[in-house]
Amino acid sequence: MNKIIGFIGGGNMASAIIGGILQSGLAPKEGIIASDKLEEARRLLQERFGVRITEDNRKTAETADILFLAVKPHLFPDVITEIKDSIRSDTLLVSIAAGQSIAAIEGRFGREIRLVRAMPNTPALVGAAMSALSPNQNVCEEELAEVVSIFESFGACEVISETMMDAVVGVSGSSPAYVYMFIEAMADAAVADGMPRAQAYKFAAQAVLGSAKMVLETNTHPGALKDAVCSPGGTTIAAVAVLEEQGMRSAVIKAQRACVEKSREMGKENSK
Ligand SMILES: NC(=O)C1=CN([C@@H]2O[C@H](COP(=O)(O)OP(=O)(O)OC[C@H]3O[C@@H](n4cnc5c(N)ncnc54)[C@H](OP(=O)(O)O)[C@@H]3O)[C@@H](O)[C@H]2O)C=CC1
Ligand SMILES: O=C(O)[C@@H]1CCC=N1
Repeated sequence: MNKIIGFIGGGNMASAIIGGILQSGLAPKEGIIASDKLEEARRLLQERFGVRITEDNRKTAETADILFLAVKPHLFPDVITEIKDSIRSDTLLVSIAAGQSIAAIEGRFGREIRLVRAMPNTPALVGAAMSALSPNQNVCEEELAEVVSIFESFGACEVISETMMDAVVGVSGSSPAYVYMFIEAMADAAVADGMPRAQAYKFAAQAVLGSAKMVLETNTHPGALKDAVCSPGGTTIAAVAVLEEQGMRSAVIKAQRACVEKSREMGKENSK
């Protein structure tokens, strides 16, 4: 891609996307510019990826053909006020913020903008993100295809209705955190049984990776895959019985619905 990709905010999610783009070879490091108010964040981006960095959000906004808005949602009003006169009419904006609707962002710019609302996740860093995209009415098919190609450079990506965005935050934007907790818990149990910690993380994480690949690649229902692990009278069904008794499924469903509810609340708050 020979367009300049800019990032306003160079924290966890922007770093994961930048790392993913560079690793895929979609854009060279000279084709990426990022601004962050935090000196430490700029230093990390420079050291890890060698991309162009600046403290000046306006410079990033002026330079970028495709501009990612990657600051925390509550900073959108200030940041948009700062950059709105620096973008060009053909700058393609990509917001990755939770709870910032297309209408709220358009309202803050106060004029016609080309905008894609996106929800990626941090596995972008290793080329394994799941991202969702919703364009506004000013984004043409060619521009959307360009944004899809960026997100596909670091994982899977689907274009969805914006009404599904809160559900996406719960099921893929935030869910890596729940999965890491599951991996930590399995590793802790293995450590309790005497396994060295580093080895325990490897075994637990590889089991999660392999199980996810089975769901994605065999087209078999997760329940059937679970049943295939449970030998009659065996070890697995003993564990499954405890997970059911402890309410694992309902804990996950409740947690994810709290996440979605928070995303909706943030959306209401940000539309004021
Ligand atoms: N983390 C994730 O897994 C995901 C995050 N997102 C979205 O990505 C966005 C960023 O989240 P995340 O990367 O986790 O947050 P981070 O806090 O890691 O990154 C945001 C960065 O922006 C900096 N910053 C603060 N104010 C400004 C400013 N005025 N101009 C430029 N930079 C500024 C922050 O500095 P300081 O720390 O000093 O405030 C920080 O370094 C959020 O909107 C979030 O909803 C979406 C999907 C997944
Ligand atoms: O926790 C958050 O608000 C962000 C949005 C999705 C993942 N992290």
